Amino acid sequence: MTLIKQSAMQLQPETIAAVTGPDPLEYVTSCELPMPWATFTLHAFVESQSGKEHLALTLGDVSDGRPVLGRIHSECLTGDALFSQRCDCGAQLESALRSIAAEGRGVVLYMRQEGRGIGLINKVRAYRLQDAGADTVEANHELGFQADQRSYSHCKPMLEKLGIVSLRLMTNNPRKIDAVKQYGVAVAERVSLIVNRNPFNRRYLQTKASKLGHLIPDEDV
Ligand SMILES: Nc1nc2c(ncn2[C@@H]2O[C@H](COP(=O)(O)OP(=O)(O)OP(=O)(O)O)[C@@H](O)[C@H]2O)c(=O)[nH]1
Ligand SMILES: [Zn+2]
Repeated sequence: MTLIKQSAMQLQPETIAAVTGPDPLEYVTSCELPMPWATFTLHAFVESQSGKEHLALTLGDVSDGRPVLGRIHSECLTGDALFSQRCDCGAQLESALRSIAAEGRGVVLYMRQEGRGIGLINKVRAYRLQDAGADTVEANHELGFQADQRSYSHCKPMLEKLGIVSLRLMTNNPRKIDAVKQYGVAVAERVSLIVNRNPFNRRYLQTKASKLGHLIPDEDV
């Protein structure tokens, strides 16, 4: 395994008010983050009013104007940190980081919108309803939420702060591409990110494809 080590990107703390509207986003600081595949730079952002914290991981020179291999990842504590097999999030995150390390250049925005925006506790409630037979969309509706409550309004200012002009976005979700484009993020290309089909997430992947429009070929669910 080649461990890529690059010097951390140096950026100044800044409140990025103009582009984010009522809840300005602050760029706080950065540090090196050695990971199994490369040493990334970890950038810390915070929403001024809500206090919600978001992260970005960069590798290499992402501010040279060329499209950057990138992932806009929504927090999934159960999948990203606890190895849950109910979804594909943890495997997608790892795969994205590996691909970026292989290219020596890229970005992950780690957005703290757990449970497609309903929060961790409500996601556990939704999982319980799924244990009783609901699918992921029905469970959200039963709890009084929309199927997907995420907002991508902070992505553009985060990318701008990092000097990133456009993305080669790793995702299977066309609605995510439309949503980030609405906020001015340029997506030069979609890069498919299909990983970790298993008996526990089969129905989740099927529902994502049939009800949420994800581009997952039949043979992968
Ligand atoms: N409410 C709810 N959220 C879930 C469930 N399973 C995963 N999530 C959350 O869904 C988010 C990930 O969304 P996905 O729809 O899996 O994928 P995506 O980010 O839209 O699309 P990709 O870019 O292709 O990964 C994370 O915030 C997870 O915590 C579930 O059953 N219910
Ligand atoms: Zn997940």
